[in-house]
Amino acid sequence: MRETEKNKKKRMDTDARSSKPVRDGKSFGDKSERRVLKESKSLKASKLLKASKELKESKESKGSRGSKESERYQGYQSDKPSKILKEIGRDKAKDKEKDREKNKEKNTKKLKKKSLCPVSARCGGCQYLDMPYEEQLKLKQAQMQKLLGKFCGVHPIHGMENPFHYRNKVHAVFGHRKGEPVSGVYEEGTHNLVPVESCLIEDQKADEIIGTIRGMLKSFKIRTYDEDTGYGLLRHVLIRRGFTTGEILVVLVTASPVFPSKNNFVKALRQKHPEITTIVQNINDRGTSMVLGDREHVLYGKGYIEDELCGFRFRISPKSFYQVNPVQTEYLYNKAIELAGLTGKETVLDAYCGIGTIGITASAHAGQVIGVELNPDAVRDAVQNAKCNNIKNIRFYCNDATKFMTQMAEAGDGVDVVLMDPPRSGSTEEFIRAVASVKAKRVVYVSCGPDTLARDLEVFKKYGYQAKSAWPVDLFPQTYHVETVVLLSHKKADSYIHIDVEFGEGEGKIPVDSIAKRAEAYKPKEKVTYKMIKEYIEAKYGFKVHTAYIAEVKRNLGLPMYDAPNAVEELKQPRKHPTPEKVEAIKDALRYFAVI
Ligand SMILES: C[S@@+](CC[C@H](N)C(=O)[O-])C[C@H]1O[C@@H](n2cnc3c(N)ncnc32)[C@H](O)[C@@H]1O
Repeated sequence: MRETEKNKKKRMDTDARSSKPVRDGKSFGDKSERRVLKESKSLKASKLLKASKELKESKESKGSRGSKESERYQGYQSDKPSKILKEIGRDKAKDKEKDREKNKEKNTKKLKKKSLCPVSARCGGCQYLDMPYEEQLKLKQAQMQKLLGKFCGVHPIHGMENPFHYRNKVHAVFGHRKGEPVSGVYEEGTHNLVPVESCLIEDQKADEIIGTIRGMLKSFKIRTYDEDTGYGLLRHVLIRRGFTTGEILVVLVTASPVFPSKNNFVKALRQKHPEITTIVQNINDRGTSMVLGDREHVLYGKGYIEDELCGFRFRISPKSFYQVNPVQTEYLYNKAIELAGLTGKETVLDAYCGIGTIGITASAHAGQVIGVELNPDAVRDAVQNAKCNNIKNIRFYCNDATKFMTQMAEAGDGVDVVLMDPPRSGSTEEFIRAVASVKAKRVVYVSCGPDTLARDLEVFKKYGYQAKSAWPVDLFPQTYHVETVVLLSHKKADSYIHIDVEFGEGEGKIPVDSIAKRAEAYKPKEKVTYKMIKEYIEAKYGFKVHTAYIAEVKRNLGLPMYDAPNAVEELKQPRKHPTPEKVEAIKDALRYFAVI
């Protein structure tokens, strides 16, 4: 009967167990063979058979209880493995490697499963993406409490109903990989391009258009720009969508103004996406990390989009700032205007005004509004926005906010309320000092940088402004960023005494005719100087009196004396005293000036 592989193995097991070299009183063969057998489970049967045979032979020929050979055998195991053992070792290592790979795969799968976005870790833009939204809000609330709680009460953060796909502005970097065009974002802190097909916080239509552009590049022979070599044309694509109007702006950022077959490209893109309302070519030939360059050509449409916010219509050019989350922005602006407490009479300054969104929204509640903004494109938009919304009580200035405010303070101009919305880097101490100089009663500070906000609140405190309340708004769900609006007002007197006074005749009333007399009595007295006394005496008596004589008379009369800055401890000559005539003249002068 043919011996089966199973039987062979069984027999071999028994064989191996029958010869047990003993080391240190322990059954040596037991352990090592079991280990070999355990390891062999994964080996093919033939290899296993060969291995066990050789092991058995080696033990049978050399092994005896406590012999040197057994020690040598032991040595074989650790230092000099036989060919077969080497093989076993290799297989074992391979198995281990396989296990490791499997575990790695499992873990990666687990990680991938955990994150809602496949590129979340490399992109780094959505730090809180895999946290339930309620948790995100709690965390942000706690952060704001920690930062701003020492200045004022912090209201509960205003979250979003649907915290996904809220971004109306999408920016994609273009590059290539293995000859294929790719688009996405730079890996956090690097210039390594992470391909992105779609993003959970970006507008989906914008992502779709970016995908279409990427797909068109090859057929139009448009090469993406290579940062290292400087070759290629397309660097970035920027898309802006008016969520209310539906208008879409596509900005193609190119490294050179020469854009071959641009008309056909634009035509083809519009055919695929008739919803695009305008296309602009922006030329950025600089080696900086700035996305947009200075030059622009409108390839199709009006070159900007319009959107509606808080009941007003706003035009937005490619380089102008516009809040990325319009749903939350409406709440933010309405809160800012509510906190400003406008009655319709105030002069309001909208500092860092962008395209004039906050100022225009406030204009209906104010006497007049002055907007100041550094970016000329945004100021142009702001002026047009005021015209298009038929706002007559607003003016815009293109200037640095600090310079403008300082000039206002120097000119003695007054402002009742300051609305300020600086970039993430915050404002300046000079600006805040000037706010105090123009005697602004209230300041409404809108900020997307909580740290710089806290820093500026400290400076405001120094200039007499007290933070009254803080209102965090979640403008950037899935990320760690928070927008906040804070109301500050100029400190008033610490306390007041309320006194009711009744004038007229009768008990407890103050007679009207005595008021003038009393007022005279309360009038602060003119300061009587030694010079005045001397001049009086010289004019009336015809002689001069020394300052020391006047001081002596005053001292003798018990009148208050002040430190004499030129007094010396030791006099060079013995002190002289005034004659009785001079003493009388001095007393007369003191009476005349109502000192006595
Ligand atoms: C956060 S945005 C706010 C814009 C506007 N308030 C809004 O809500 O749309 C900050 C604005 O400040 C402008 N800016 C930056 N530095 C400035 C400065 N030194 N002086 C004036 N404006 C500045 C930027 O161009 C940008 O438009």
